[in-house]
Amino acid sequence: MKIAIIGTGNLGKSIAKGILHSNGATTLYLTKRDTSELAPFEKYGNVKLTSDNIQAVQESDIIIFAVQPGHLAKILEDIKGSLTEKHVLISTAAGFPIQNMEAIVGAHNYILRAMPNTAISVGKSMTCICANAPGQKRMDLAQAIFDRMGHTMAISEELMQAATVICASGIAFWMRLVRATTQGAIQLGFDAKEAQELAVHTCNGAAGLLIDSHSHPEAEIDKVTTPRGCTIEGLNEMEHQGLSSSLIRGIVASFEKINQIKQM
Ligand SMILES: NC(=O)C1=CN([C@@H]2O[C@H](COP(=O)(O)OP(=O)(O)OC[C@H]3O[C@@H](n4cnc5c(N)ncnc54)[C@H](OP(=O)(O)O)[C@@H]3O)[C@@H](O)[C@H]2O)C=CC1
Ligand SMILES: O=C(O)[C@@H]1CCC=N1
Repeated sequence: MKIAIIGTGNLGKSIAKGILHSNGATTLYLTKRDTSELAPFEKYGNVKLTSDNIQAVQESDIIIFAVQPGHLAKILEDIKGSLTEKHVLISTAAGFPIQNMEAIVGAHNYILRAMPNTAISVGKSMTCICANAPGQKRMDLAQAIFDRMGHTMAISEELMQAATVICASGIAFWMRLVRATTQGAIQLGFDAKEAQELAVHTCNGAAGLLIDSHSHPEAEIDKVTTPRGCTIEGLNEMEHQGLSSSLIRGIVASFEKINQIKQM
């Protein structure tokens, strides 16, 4: 599979690492106007670095656009003359609707949007995907690509903004929870390295319990809350201080912001 990543910045590099980690491409083109910071990828025999988006498109089948939304329209204008019926276009640009892409390159193209997160670099992304009408025929292909780098969910485009908040911004939200837990552990006596190790693996275990058993968080909470014990004491204090409420309010604030900045 010949894949091009147009715009290899934070997310593009994470996707590139994920693809290389999963042996998911025969040839991987990485584009950027200034390719100098992509030098670490030169060691891979199947990776080609270029600032020529048109060359990357012509020599690839799957084109993943990972540029800022404000750059996407111009890039689509530049490459549209090089598109053929083999090409599958997958945009990660937050808030850039499929109909805007169709208006530039034509609605007959296979056009999909994917919303991964930076955990794609370690094969653990939660990636939501939607497609235009022709692109539905390439949904299985897109899911197969992203399934190799984590978990995927096909959604309707109207939910892409919400998916961006929960999954892409969500990495930052979870990092802050892990950091806070680490700070608590340091206060209780662990050194910083130990504290982070405890926080990260407990977080991983909590997610693993839900993923493997498909149980509800409250069912798992019930198993560790001894009546009059320390867990319920801590949980109730967290809720008195607004833990759930602040998380929900933060998610809604993030969603309101993304709806203000979307390119519709
Ligand atoms: N960061 C995240 O976790 C997520 C981001 N997204 C979305 O992905 C997109 C990229 O985000 P992010 O990686 O953070 O952004 P970055 O700014 O880090 O990366 C974008 C890259 O595009 C390159 N670029 C700009 N213009 C061109 C061009 N004409 N041709 C080729 N490359 C170009 C830039 O490099 P140069 O200037 O050298 O060309 C830059 O490195 C955004 O649309 C964002 O909404 C989606 C999900 C998660
Ligand atoms: O913060 C942002 O606006 C972008 C979109 C999702 C992740 N980063």
